[in-house]
Amino acid sequence: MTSVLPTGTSKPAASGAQRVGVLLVNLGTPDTADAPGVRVYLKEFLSDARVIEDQGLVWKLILNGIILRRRPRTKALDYRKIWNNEKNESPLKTITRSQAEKLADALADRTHVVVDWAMRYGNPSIRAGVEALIAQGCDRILAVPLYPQYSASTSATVCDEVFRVLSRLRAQPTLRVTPPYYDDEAYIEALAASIDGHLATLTFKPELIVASFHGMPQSYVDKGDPYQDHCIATTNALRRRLGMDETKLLLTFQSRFGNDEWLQPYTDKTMERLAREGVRRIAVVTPGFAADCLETLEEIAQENAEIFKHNGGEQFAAIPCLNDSDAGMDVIRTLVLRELQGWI
Ligand SMILES: C=CC1=C(C)c2cc3[nH]c(cc4nc(cc5[nH]c(cc1n2)c(C)c5CCC(=O)O)C(CCC(=O)O)=C4C)c(C)c3C=C
Ligand SMILES: [Fe+2]
Ligand SMILES: [Fe+2]
Repeated sequence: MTSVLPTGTSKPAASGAQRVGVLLVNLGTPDTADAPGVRVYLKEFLSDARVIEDQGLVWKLILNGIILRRRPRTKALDYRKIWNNEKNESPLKTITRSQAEKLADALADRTHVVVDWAMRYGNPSIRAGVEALIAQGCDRILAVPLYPQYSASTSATVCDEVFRVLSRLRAQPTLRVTPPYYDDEAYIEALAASIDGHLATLTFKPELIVASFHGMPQSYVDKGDPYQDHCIATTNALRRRLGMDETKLLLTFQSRFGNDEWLQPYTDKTMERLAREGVRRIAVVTPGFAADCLETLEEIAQENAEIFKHNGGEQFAAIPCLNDSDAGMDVIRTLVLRELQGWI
């Protein structure tokens, strides 16, 4: 059996039929919806220099002295509003697991392909995922960061962690990584079908749709992160596909964190402005999230709905993420099969 031991003690991979591993990876989420659970998660997340690039002394003081003392309590309350109590886990975990299970079913006839899933922060960890695949005989691994739009703070840090795990191995598996898929036809088609499908179930006709993406500091984009360009490309492709212009399908950025300037226009300010300008009925879609999570289920569907209504809006619909829907699974399967060419 292939050993997963620190360099110097591992054995070469066993000979014989080797397998191909596919590891779906999403951002991560707390293990428990209480302050201690959220604190552990936030500490790991916000100590990543891909997320907060300046990890200097001032940041460490702010993180340990202020953020990790206050934020876990308030965020735990938010997590409790969306928690999957049946499984006692966050929706991000439930959905990512289901995506992996459905992908495994779709690839069932390729008996040498093994599918697993992991979280960049928290559990199940990337280390556990890679080790489990290797233990099952995988000498080739395809890592699938579940972010349609690339950013260093999401996609790159997944690769960093996978390589960190591999760096401890003498007998490394061969690695591939799926590229960002922000303008992939399968993805745009799935989004369009999902939007059309959900609009058809509403009891009202939205005057416009807001496409809200997770934000990031403007300075990261100024230094070369292509994330904003990818979000714009997705929105433009969706506009073309849905026959909507920029007054009917708006692009905004949510989840501002800290005091720096983040990508604009901000989602919450846009909700306020639209309602004040007389818009009464809107729908919000969140194309940057492969799975529903705190940022969509709480921040959009609850917080931003309230902002819109508080300022005079009347009807607000949050369109679910692609999740493990048939359309969503089409996207993941297409990406994975394309990247596995030559391996299966
Ligand atoms: C989908 C793309 C995401 C990008 C880009 C992103 C950048 C980014 N995020 C933070 C800070 C926080 N994000 C938080 C939650 C969170 N972020 C994403 C995705 C992206 N983040 C998801 C899917 C989630 C939800 C996870 C869940 O448990 O459901 C949080 C935690 C919540 C909170 O305390 O507000 C923080 C903090 C930064 C600083 C950043 C770019 C640099
Ligand atoms: Fe985030
Ligand atoms: Fe948020």
